[in-house]
Amino acid sequence: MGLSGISLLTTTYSLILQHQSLLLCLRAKGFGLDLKKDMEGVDYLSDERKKAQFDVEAMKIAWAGSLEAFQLSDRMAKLVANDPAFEKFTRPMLGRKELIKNTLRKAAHGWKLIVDLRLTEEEAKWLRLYIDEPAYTDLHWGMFIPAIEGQGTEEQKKKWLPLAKKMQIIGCYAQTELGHGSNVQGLETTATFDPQTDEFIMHSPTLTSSKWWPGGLGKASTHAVVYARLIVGGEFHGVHGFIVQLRSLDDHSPLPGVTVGDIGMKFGNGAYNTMDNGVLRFDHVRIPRDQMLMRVSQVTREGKIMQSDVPRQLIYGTMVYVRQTIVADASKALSRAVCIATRYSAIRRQFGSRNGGPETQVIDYKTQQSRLFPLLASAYAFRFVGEWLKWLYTDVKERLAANDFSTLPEAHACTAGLKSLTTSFTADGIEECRKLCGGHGYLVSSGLPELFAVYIPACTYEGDNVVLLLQVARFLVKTVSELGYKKPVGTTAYMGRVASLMQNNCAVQTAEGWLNPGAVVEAFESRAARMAVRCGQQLAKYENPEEGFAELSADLVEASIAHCQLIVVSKFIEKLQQDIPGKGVKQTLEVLCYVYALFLLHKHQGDFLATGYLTPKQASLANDQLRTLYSKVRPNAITLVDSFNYTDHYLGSILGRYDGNVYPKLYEAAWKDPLNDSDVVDGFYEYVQPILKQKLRTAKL
Ligand SMILES: CCCCCCCC/C=C\CCCCCCCCCC(=O)SCCNC(=O)CCNC(=O)[C@H](O)C(C)(C)COP(=O)(O)OP(=O)(O)OC[C@H]1O[C@@H](n2cnc3c(N)ncnc32)[C@H](O)[C@@H]1OP(=O)(O)O
Ligand SMILES: Cc1cc2nc3c(=O)[nH]c(=O)nc-3n(C[C@H](O)[C@H](O)[C@H](O)COP(=O)(O)OP(=O)(O)OC[C@H]3O[C@@H](n4cnc5c(N)ncnc54)[C@H](O)[C@@H]3O)c2cc1C
Repeated sequence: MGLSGISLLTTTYSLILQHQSLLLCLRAKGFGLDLKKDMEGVDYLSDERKKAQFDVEAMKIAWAGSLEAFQLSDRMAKLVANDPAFEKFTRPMLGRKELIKNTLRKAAHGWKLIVDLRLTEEEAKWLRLYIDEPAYTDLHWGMFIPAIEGQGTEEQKKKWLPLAKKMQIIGCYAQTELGHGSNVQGLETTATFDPQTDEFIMHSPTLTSSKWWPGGLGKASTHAVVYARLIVGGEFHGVHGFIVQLRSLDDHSPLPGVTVGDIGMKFGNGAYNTMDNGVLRFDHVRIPRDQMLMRVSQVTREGKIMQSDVPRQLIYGTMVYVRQTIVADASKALSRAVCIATRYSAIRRQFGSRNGGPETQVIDYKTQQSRLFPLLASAYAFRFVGEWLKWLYTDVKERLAANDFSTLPEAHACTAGLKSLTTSFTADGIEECRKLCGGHGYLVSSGLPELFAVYIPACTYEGDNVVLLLQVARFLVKTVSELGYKKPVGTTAYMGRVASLMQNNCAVQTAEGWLNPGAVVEAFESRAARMAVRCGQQLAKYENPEEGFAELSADLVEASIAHCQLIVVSKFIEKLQQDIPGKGVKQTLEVLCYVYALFLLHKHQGDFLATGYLTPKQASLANDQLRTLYSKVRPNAITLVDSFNYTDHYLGSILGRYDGNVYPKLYEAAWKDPLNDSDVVDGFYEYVQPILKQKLRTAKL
């Protein structure tokens, strides 16, 4: 290395020393330099932590939901973090086969822990979360078992659930096909009843009927809940779920008539490629009649279709359950990205140095705050709306068990809408966190590229986000059209006050006036009601409602977003009306709640202005208040992300390390890259040296 290289390095290191004054001796491998090494065990963020204006331990409990939930999650996080079998830093460098084998190994080790330590289902769920590697087990526990629980008869549950829960069979959820995903009624796989043998014949009549995408199907599953067109007596009777064995329980080979495999590599390194999303075709595969999930409809021995008093929509019930869990996961993924970006923003310094003093921490730039703090506030908002949605789902489940189906449409609209809202925002938020970390955010060791790659399909799976918002729109349009004779309840109760929401305008006169939950909720209610009513009025102009719906669908999607944002804002405010113990905890959450609401109001001010609820002056006052709120978040930023209680293992990020010891660890990690195993790159003699040594014939070059 030449002198200029060495002086560049020395300058870099003097900068590091300037930023983190406790570096003592770093060995620069490959450069023959003996540089100073950092002091392990030093907390570079301790000054930040001293600024906290609230009780961090109490905030951890508020985030977890209860002391018991906190302790359980903390125990599982540490169990995983302290077990070398769950190492994950090499994951992005593994080839596909190694990657899948590694995932199978981790899943087996996880299962061994679950059995040996006799973990409860709740503990096992957290254990899988902290193992932090998408695997067939997600679909087995997250969809296969819930599908049987929700759509199976008591007899079917008795037969299949013990096998599945002991993992004596492995299942997946095979709904989507090559040709159809969103349009479930358009699925082509057939299940034809044969009264001679009392069996269903599962068949894939076309290429496009091949099942395509189911997670765990490609290589792991022995069974699947397969969604297919029920054909009895030559007639189509809707799409239903069937339990089908795919592979031998002895040697795992596909059963006769079953063609099954993996669909190939997906976006990103490591990331979702640990999952064996699969393709499946049936060639007249026979299954016993009692393997059709029969809670909704039954096929008798004689080939008669019997409808129970359960609505047909219950066939979609597993999706309601999973969408609810996806909302909870959104807060986890967003909080994780925000934790990384916040800690790094406090470590990173750029510009502003005077007289050789330290430069400005980038977290102190107002632009950084205006991008980062709304994401932090959203992580908390999604956490609380997720908690509420879990309650709503549990309530619906209990009602369904008692044959009360009245709240199913609202549960469907809420889970579909909030799944869409939270996953779209989180996917964008993770990418924003990468940008907030500047160049280093693009390194795999920042943890952000893999998190992004794993997360973005959440905008598509379990229902494309636009398709789901259109479902919310149908629910809203129906609610508006029934206003004259039916009192709206639940999350649409505000529509009952539609006359005043259409007439009254915002009364806020000062920036402080926005620090009022009533004013905030009314603003969001008025915007949502006015947008829904406007869509209803527009739709009424069309003779054919379906044609009108299609024509206005972009506006309908915006009205749905307004309705869903209202739900998140009001559930955050409702949460703050509860008792939240701990010094300063409630006050700090109040600040975040206002940040969330006023950030949305600022971002969507076009809606609030166009519907005539706000004046430009009032919108501008909201923005003034937002700036003040950012200053209130600033001293608490690091401890607010500490309150997520994430281990360094789970975060998987050098930039987000708890101790903030970023630069030495980034430097160290670079040297662990296999490319740095040798000084001279493999291929040099074949491909580089000949160029260097070439004798040029054209003098001009
Ligand atoms: C750094 C590394 C980090 C690692 C991190 C690791 C952590 C782990 C990470 C990830 C693991 C996560 C695991 C997640 C796994 C992914 C799982 C994905 C699984 C899937 O995708 S399964 C397939 C899902 N498919 C869909 O969602 C299809 C979407 N389509 C539909 O839902 C419907 O078909 C439709 C609603 C769009 C259909 O519309 P339409 O044709 O109009 O519908 P109809 O059939 O006619 O029925 C309309 C009628 O039914 C009502 N309704 C519709 N859906 C439901 C429902 N779900 N529940 C109740 N009711 C419903 C609808 O309102 C209509 O009612 P009405 O007639 O108006 O009264
Ligand atoms: C990582 C991953 C895992 C998955 N896991 C599973 C699994 O385990 N089991 C399973 O069965 N499936 C699974 N899926 C499939 C998934 O559920 C579907 O991909 C999803 O439901 C979207 O359907 P689609 O692919 O048909 O999209 P399409 O419907 O083809 O969407 C394409 C575009 O068309 C638009 N569009 C479609 N319909 C309308 C409409 N009516 N109005 C306006 N716009 C519309 C969409 O907004 C989108 O922009 C998985 C998918 C992924 C990516």
